[in-house]
Amino acid sequence: MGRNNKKRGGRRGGRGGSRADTRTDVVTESEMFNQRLDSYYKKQQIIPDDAWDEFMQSLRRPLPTTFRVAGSRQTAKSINELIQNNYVPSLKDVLFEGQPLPPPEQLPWYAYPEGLAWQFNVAKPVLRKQPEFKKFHYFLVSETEVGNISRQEAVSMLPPLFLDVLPHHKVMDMCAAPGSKTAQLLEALHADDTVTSTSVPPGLLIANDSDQKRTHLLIHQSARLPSPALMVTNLDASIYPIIKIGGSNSKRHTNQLLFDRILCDVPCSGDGTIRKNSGIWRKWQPGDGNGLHALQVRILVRAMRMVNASGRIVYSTCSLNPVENEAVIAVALKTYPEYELVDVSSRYPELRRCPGLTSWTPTADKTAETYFNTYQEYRDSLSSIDPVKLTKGHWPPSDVADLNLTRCIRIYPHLQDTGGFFVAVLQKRQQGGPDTKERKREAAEPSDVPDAKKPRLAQETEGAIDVDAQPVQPIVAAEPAGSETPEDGDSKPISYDFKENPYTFLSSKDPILTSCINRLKLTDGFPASNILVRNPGGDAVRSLYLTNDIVKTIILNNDYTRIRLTTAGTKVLAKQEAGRDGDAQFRVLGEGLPVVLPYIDPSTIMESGVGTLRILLKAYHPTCASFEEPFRSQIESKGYLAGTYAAVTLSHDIILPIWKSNVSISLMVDKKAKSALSLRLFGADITVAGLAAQQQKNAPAVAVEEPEADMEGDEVEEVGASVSKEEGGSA
Ligand SMILES: C[S@@+](CC[C@H](N)C(=O)[O-])C[C@H]1O[C@@H](n2cnc3c(N)ncnc32)[C@H](O)[C@@H]1O
Repeated sequence: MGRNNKKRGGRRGGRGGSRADTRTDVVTESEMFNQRLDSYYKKQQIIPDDAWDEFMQSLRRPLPTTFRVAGSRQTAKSINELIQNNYVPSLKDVLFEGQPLPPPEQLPWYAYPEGLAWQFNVAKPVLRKQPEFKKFHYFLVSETEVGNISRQEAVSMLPPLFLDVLPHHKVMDMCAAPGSKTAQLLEALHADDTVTSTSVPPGLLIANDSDQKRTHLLIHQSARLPSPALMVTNLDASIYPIIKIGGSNSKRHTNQLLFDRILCDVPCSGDGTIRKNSGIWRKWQPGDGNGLHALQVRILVRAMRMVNASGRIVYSTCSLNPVENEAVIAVALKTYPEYELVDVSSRYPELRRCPGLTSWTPTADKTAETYFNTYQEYRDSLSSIDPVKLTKGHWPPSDVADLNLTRCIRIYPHLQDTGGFFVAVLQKRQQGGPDTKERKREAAEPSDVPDAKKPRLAQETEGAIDVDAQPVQPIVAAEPAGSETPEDGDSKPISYDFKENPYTFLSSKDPILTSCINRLKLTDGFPASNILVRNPGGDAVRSLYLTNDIVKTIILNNDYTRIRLTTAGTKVLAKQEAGRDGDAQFRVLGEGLPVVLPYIDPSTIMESGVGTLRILLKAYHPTCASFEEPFRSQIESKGYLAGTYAAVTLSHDIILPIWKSNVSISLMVDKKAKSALSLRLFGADITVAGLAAQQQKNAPAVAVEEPEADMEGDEVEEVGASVSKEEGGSA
């Protein structure tokens, strides 16, 4: 690629707020060179000499747009078919300014769930101007807004795939925000969902992030797949406290919750994202990765103490730097030798990858000119006043060959036109591996476990973690002094700036809840004892949340302020003020309906034709007189509208909540969901909001509402800790 002076906007560099935060940077293509990066990675020999130029050129090319069809498996399947059968054919043989445009393609390696990941490579002006692509773009944006499509970098889809989550698994996502991988994990937990209803998985997903603002972004993202099995916590993952689960009424008999699956998608320098964060070109220096190594080790080592005997951990970064990758894995394996790297070379055969490195040479020199072959050499070079910046763990250990580091996966941009990425899969040796006494004890009696904020160290072991010798953690979310989480359940709760409302489970005999269940005609199986409220008084005032059993057990056995529990379960019912009888009534929320649907009395569901749905979409509160008989009189005792709508674009099973007042009937789903439904069913946005937008912008009838976001800027960024969609960032 020729280096012209075209400007490319750098968005963010560094995952999770590393020091290479380059949000405001704009670099010209001629500036896409960094001597330090060049010498450092040449020295590490990450790429064979004959592929170096191809690798460097690929780093300078913009990244193709990739997205994943998300949501429950059945819905995803029909949306995917829609793309495949409807949009892709219309995007073949399309010309723009005389040039042919490539249609979207499925990512060949994203085999399961089959073919749900896509990539296309057309420039923004094409999406805005070429009519077929413009229509496709509107469709993508609209489905993204309701959570059926997730804009996600191709390589970022990998870690959840390797984690192999099943609906009964207890899963922890240690560094989860903004939540693109959390969404994938949730989808796997909800593999048994149907098109219209959400299953209540027996398993659990705790999504954690140390950055409070980003935790809220995480909640917003995961609301797209409402789950009674989700908890969000806001803690430093490297000192994640023990979660207790109850065995009996007595606190003394609680056990530690051990996880089946843990994802450590750790904060990193993020140089693998250089294709979209071009500011990294200017700022990159080896200190970024060096400084993150300690925190990365601590997070992984903490995960190793929280997984059960047959459990699995996936460690990932979007960095190419061995100090953040293989070096971290090596320290962790030496700290807990009962773990091994899993050979995943036969998984996803279409995925082009390189093996992990077995040798690398760190530098403490900002200019990346001086290297030391061993830690000792480095120590000897320091004058007595120089601070020690690097640890032994930055270097490969002497027995590196025994660690099977080649089982790690390195993805380079030139292999299949993606970002750069690193993945390692770890599990305990199945037989004959050493087992530590403290692990057995940890599983059995949590209150005896050594202080979790300082994992038991094997300081005498070469390369094993030595927390005290690590450099200061550069980006741990600032916790107020003294905010350590006590291990002892009897200690007083510490809540500092944690201002969340308490979590109170209603009695299943609670009069408001009982009346709500009766009015809504929910069936006997409705899990009333798993309904919780979030307000200081613990009453059914406004919103009712549903959790599954394990989430309930965790809430009952842990101080929510100690685990900084930010949300749990999913909101299913909300109070509708000024009901028809003058008193407030609870109604099922649009987003809660899939969860409640299995408990809804079928007599309250009314089949309707597409004409009725059209009327409901076209006006906010169409009058009763707008509807034909017998619908008008039959709707009196119904609360939901159902139909299999063989519409313009796909055959679609739908059940929607409705609300009838004395004079009107309304569809109780939000504006964006209405627009997406309209676009999907009628090929146009016929909603009030859509028509208003059309009038305002004089847009073509096909896609009346000019979407606020676009697929270029719509990806929820995994990098940078501080900008969220809500804050108006270009995420
Ligand atoms: C690479 S991003 C995670 C991306 C996320 N897994 C996804 O797929 O959307 C790293 C995250 O780690 C968080 N983080 C940084 N230090 C942390 C710590 N000590 N404990 C937990 N999270 C941390 C950052 O706030 C950031 O959200």
